[in-house]
Amino acid sequence: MSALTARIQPVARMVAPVALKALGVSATRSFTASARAKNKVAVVGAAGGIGQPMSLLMKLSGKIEHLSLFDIVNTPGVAADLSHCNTKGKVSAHKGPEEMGAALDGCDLVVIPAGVPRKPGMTRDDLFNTNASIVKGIAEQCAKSCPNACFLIISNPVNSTVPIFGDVLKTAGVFDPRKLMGVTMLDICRANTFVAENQGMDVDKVSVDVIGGHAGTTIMPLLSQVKGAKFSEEDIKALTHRIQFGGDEVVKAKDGAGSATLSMAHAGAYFAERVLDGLNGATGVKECTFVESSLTDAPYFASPCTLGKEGVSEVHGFGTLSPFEQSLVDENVPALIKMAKKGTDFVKNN
Ligand SMILES: NC(=O)c1ccc[n+]([C@@H]2O[C@H](COP(=O)([O-])OP(=O)(O)OC[C@H]3O[C@@H](n4cnc5c(N)ncnc54)[C@H](O)[C@@H]3O)[C@@H](O)[C@H]2O)c1
Ligand SMILES: O=C(O)C[C@H](O)C(=O)O
Repeated sequence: MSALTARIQPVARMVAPVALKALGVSATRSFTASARAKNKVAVVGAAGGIGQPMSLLMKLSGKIEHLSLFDIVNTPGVAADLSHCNTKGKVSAHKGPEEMGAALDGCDLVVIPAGVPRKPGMTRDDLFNTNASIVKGIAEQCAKSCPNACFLIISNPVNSTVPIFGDVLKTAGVFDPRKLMGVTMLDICRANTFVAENQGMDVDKVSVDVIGGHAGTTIMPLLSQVKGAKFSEEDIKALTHRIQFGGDEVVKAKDGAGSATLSMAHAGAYFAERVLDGLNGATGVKECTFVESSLTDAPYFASPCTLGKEGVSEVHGFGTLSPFEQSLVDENVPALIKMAKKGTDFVKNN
């Protein structure tokens, strides 16, 4: 099975039973390891633009025994609505800071899309002032309620919020580098989509690794390593730029109504499922994610990682880079160091 088919199939499995049901056909689901295991997964920010559709995809998967929805608003309605979907797994609602502990208690996995999104003209770093304290507060509660869970951080700016989360866990003495991951999956989804369009390839057969971080030029697709593709110099420059600034395309098109939510829900639910597969003993689960790393001088860096029973079991290197890709890494590592320091300084000073 190609890497891309392996990536797509779980999502197809999420959607297929629903589509078949709509046609009145009863579907036999084929489950991976995570289907059989007991698990509790929390979504923090569950009532938001990403949180709602991502929770729906997770509920439709039938693979989560207990889906725990937390937000500061509206979770009872979201949970009541989702709980009517006739797929396996219970849904619980938790609203407001006083219910956050119960939402997180006993979780194996916590997925965090809490925080404000961009408007046109903003960078992700412009969200720092608001989202840094939101993420810090969530990390503090996670350290108390579910210190052994895997934490998937979606809230922007990821290049700073992941170091914030990590430093809160370190201060509490519960940091495990294998269990903290910044979600960069949407960059891979975009890269696969744009490369398939450019090359006239079947999108199911395209697999692009994207390394570095999740903001502008720190997003670095390794187009020189894409199997079966032939790019001109112009293609490489244009595609790299489009992948790096794909988020801006959505922010501009939404015209003040927020940033990517539906594609992020797809990317987040898919990545969460891959982490659950690893936790539940599946082998050969490999995805790019933003983790504590010694591959470069940046303390956190996204690269292909194997996902196993304790989270990230191996941080892989990124292979031989083209001169263009090497220049991107050289130029962007200082920016990643700076954004990580901004996060860790915030924890030190607040
Ligand atoms: N990593 C990525 O690739 C990626 C992609 C898209 C968006 N994002 C980021 O995800 C975040 C959420 O985006 P969105 O469009 O869903 O925003 P949104 O405003 O629609 O939803 C955010 C939700 O977070 C909730 N929230 C705020 N403070 C909270 C707290 N302390 N605890 C729990 N919930 C809290 C809000 O009530 C809201 O429901 C933004 O920071 C955005 O930039 C990241
Ligand atoms: O662009 C944004 O602000 C949201 C997200 O990081 C994205 O890449 O779509």
